[in-house]
Amino acid sequence: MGQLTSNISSCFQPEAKTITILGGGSPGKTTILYKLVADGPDDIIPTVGFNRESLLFENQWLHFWDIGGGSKMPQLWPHHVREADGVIYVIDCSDEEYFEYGLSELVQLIDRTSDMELIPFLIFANKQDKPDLIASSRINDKLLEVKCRYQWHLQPCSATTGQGLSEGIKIFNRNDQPKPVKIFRNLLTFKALLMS
Ligand SMILES: Nc1nc2c(ncn2[C@@H]2O[C@H](COP(=O)(O)OP(=O)(O)OP(=O)(O)O)[C@@H](O)[C@H]2O)c(=O)[nH]1
Ligand SMILES: [Mg+2]
Repeated sequence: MGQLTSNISSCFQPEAKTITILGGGSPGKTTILYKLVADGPDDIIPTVGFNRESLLFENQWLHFWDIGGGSKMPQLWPHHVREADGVIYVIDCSDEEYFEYGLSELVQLIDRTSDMELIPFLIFANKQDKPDLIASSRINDKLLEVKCRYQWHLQPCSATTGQGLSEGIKIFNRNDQPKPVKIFRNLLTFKALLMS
């Protein structure tokens, strides 16, 4: 009976979410990931391929896919967005050249995913611990200019200190209304459990 009760309650819990982490020009994706899941470490090297880590955050599992950089990778980003329940896009706000590069790749990503379902979209304006920062409001201005469809959330942060990281990923738990298809699937599972 205890097993049945726990199976039934698991049918109605929010499902784990898959979050893809993108951003060109080494803006700090992996540093953010490991600050979130392990409070470090410091010896992070450029990512070849991807890193996959999970975090139980406010009672919900978030499965992160950190996609390594490289000039060819942005073409593959739409594929990763299609597979995800949410996106983290990281921009380096400490360097004008990297900032512009990251922003232009973001605009292209928005364009390339114009036919896709809208999912929560978090933008981390990273490296806020460094001097001579670029105003992150320039990201908002650009997204308004290109009429971005996503309801993005812009969060200044520092992967080094951890400032802003938890505040940012809260958006993946917010308004967590199950989609109709998920409710239907849960009801089918519930019925199967009752009949077993
Ligand atoms: N000062 C400072 N440095 C940072 C911050 N985040 C990342 N870095 C540094 O930026 C460099 C690149 O960080 P990574 O996490 O490897 O960047 P990435 O986006 O994963 O890069 P790829 O794997 O090459 O795509 C490293 O030297 C980090 O230590 C930050 O918030 N502040
Ligand atoms: Mg990396």
